[in-house]
Amino acid sequence: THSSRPQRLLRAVQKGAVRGDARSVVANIDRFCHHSEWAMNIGDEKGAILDSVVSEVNPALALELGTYCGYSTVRIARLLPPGGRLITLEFNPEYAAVARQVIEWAGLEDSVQLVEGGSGDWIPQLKEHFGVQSFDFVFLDHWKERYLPDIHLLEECELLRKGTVVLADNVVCPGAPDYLAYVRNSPAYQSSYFQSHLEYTKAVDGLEKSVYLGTTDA
Ligand SMILES: Nc1ncnc2c1ncn2CCOCCNC(=O)c1cc(-c2ccc(F)cc2)cc(O)c1O
Ligand SMILES: [Mg+2]
Repeated sequence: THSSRPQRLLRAVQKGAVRGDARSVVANIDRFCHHSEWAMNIGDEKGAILDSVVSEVNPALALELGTYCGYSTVRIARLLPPGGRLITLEFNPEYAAVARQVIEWAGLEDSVQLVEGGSGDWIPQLKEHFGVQSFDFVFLDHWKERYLPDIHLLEECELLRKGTVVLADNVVCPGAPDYLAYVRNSPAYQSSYFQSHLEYTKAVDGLEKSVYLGTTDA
């Protein structure tokens, strides 16, 4: 039986990266995707923007929607402050299985909780399941048409607080036009765009950073 691309990516990590060294896990995935096979990780160029936003927020509690192979999970988790936690949701069981092993190879399993399931089903359960009050940082990198319904869901479940930073990948390619229109026009968000390129290519893409300002009602 032939392996899948996520399985080949995992093997590249296990062959090339030093166990417990998150930086070398990230570097080996980027090498694999630049030289062997493209994969939909945020990548090194947009990854540097992700790093700078995460470092600025310094989140005690972070949420990621769309784990895939765990590349951005590792980038975020390695920057968390002591005691900081990242909850990451992945819909696809095969991706989740690979991501668990990538996160373990990086030695970050103690600060990451990977949940298998759809964002729509799981967001309403995060408070009771994980004792979550609200998130300091949210990274959107799952189905692009889920960005808008899921940010509304996060608001309704009161999982955002004044100052929560929401960072969205791929707002140009593949694109999330309805989400962009919402965060850029809503008085509840202060939004800014970081132009970059689609991972491992020259195509234009970008990240949208939106700070939640809270609701106007009392
Ligand atoms: N917990 C959850 N709840 C719901 N749904 C969930 C979920 N967890 C996962 N999913 C399902 C979707 O997961 C993957 C989403 N990511 C992408 O599709 C993606 C695609 C490209 C891309 C592809 C081809 C091109 F030509 C150009 C660009 C680039 C990227 O950077 C991408 O991130
Ligand atoms: Mg992406």
